[in-house]
Amino acid sequence: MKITVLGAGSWGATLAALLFENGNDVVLWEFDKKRAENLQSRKIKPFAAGNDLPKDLLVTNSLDSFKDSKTVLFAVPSQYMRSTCKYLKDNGVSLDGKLIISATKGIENETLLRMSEVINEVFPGTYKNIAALSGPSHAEEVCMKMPTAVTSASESAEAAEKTRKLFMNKYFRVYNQTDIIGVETGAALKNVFAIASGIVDGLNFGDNTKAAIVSRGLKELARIGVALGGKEETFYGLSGAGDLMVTCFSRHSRNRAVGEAVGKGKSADEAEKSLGMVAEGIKNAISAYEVGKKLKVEVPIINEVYKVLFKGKKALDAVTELMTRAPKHEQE
Ligand SMILES: NC(=O)c1ccc[n+]([C@@H]2O[C@H](COP(=O)([O-])OP(=O)(O)OC[C@H]3O[C@@H](n4cnc5c(N)ncnc54)[C@H](O)[C@@H]3O)[C@@H](O)[C@H]2O)c1
Ligand SMILES: O=P(O)(O)OC[C@H](O)CO
Repeated sequence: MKITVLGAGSWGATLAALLFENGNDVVLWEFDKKRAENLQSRKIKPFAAGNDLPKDLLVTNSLDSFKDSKTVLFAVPSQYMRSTCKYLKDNGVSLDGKLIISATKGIENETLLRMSEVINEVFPGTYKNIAALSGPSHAEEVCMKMPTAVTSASESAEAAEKTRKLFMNKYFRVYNQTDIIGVETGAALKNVFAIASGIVDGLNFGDNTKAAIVSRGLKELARIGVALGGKEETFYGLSGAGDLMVTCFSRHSRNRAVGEAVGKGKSADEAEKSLGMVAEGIKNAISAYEVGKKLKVEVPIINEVYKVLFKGKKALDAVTELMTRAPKHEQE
């Protein structure tokens, strides 16, 4: 099967290598020509773990591979999903009849659309062919072939199943399901709670505080997800609770790291610049805050993260605010 993977960052490169090793003909497309050349000549490595791409995996900035690719995998950061789709369309690429997989985690600012909805807006009529691949999966561990389980979700059970078959191997276990709304919403929102969890680390609070963020964060995530049309059970699975846990606790998480820097007093901007990689939770905190407001859903942690990142609120004041809210029943 010929597959084009868009985005040669950590995740795109990791998934391209996995698909290649699963026996597919894979082309890895990178928007930055210089980076594409350096990756193709193997001058630079895409993985934090220090291993290299398979020898015969082609990295390119050209769109030639699209014509005969039956599958297209998006692994670009969410803020570039629309511009990447438009670039493809403007250059005559059609996604008609192709299996489209999105491994990108995010909700677009302003439109508040999920990634599959953004793809479908630029390429109308493709929604049924889109599957979201998501779950607790840090590139640093997948590229070292550490056992990992994720989920493949599409409105079309056939697209979810085709996606599962492409990726599944002895270290990458893929479940499938049809709740793409729940899976994409969980993927985007967990990053905001990972920032909150990092803030807890930056403030030198302990495991109790972090567990409170994870469990009350899961509640907020499920409230928004259900209001958007997702199924509650999805939020307690791999793409919800699973990804929330890994991102809030992992030493690899960029979102947690950004939160830690903010907890130590850096601004969101400074924290992101010093990271040098994408932390989706920063931009997604805006979307999460706006979605909560629009749907009139109670999301106190999201609201406080938003205020700390964008309104100059002190991290410690945000924690105090959360702890001293009016008492309430846990299940409300
Ligand atoms: N890294 C992980 O462990 C991991 C795991 C699961 C999901 N994801 C998701 O995958 C997506 C990509 O993350 P990543 O870790 O690969 O990011 P990254 O920071 O490693 O790479 C960013 C990529 O974006 C590209 N890029 C920069 N500007 C661009 C533009 N204007 N247009 C198109 N591409 C541009 C860069 O060239 C690079 O290829 C995110 O949504 C992330 O949440 C990442
Ligand atoms: O490193 P993070 O925080 O972007 O998280 C990466 C993945 O989403 C973990 O599943």
